[in-house]
Amino acid sequence: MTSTPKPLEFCGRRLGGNGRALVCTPLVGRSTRALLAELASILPQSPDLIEWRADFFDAIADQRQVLAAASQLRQLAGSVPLIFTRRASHEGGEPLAMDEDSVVELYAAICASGDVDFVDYELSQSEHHRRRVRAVSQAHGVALIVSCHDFDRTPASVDMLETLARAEREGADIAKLAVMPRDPSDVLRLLEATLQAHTALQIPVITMSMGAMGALSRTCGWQYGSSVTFGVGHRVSAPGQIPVGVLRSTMAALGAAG
Ligand SMILES: O=C1C[C@@](O)(C(=O)O)C[C@@H](O)[C@@H]1O
Repeated sequence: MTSTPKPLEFCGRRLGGNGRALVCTPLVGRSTRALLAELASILPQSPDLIEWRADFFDAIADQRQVLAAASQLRQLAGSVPLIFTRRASHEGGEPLAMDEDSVVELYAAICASGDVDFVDYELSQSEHHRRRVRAVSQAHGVALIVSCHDFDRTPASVDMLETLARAEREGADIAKLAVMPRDPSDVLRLLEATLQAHTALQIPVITMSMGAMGALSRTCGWQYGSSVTFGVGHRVSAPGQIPVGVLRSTMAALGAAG
């Protein structure tokens, strides 16, 4: 058994698989201008991936503006892969005045645009919506991250493993789980569930224990098989995120320990 994180495979590319976690930096700008400025300030930190948290975008209900912003982000990001995420408010995202049918149609348009490499959609959504997102992402060669967030607690270990396994059964290319610790042993349980899922599943897993207590998992989760860690470039998108440079140097120190 090895805990080397699995690489991400998308659009004929392969990212990671070199023993460390890939570093993903979120963008949380409310306007296209703010997003582009944020991206420009983040790129010199050489993130491996960029996540556009589109639930922060004021014009998210205007498909035309979302597609125009995605196209500009794509151009500026160059070859750095982009993840498109509308995080639902019941999983810690910004509240939106949009129904889920419209959100899913936005996912269809963004997948068809060719401007993003990954989309992230929640396991908690209805089967009908999840199937549609799976179908449109597959049709356009966009990799699907199926995610689950619990901002209140760390579920039982068997349930965390089952959540990641269910994401795989339901067609995810990558399974993601973010949970909140209430005591330090919760962080250890998340890491253990990560190792079990990494071993049991075919697809890559991404996990994190959130908040200050869980920050440890963001630096060493890769040693338990988590393929990606989220680091702050400009502003955090979830509690406990660490600056990209600190993440990188901590991972390097852990990796170099002899
Ligand atoms: O799912 C995740 C993970 C995350 O919640 C974190 O805790 O780093 C940050 C989100 O932006 C991302 O979509």
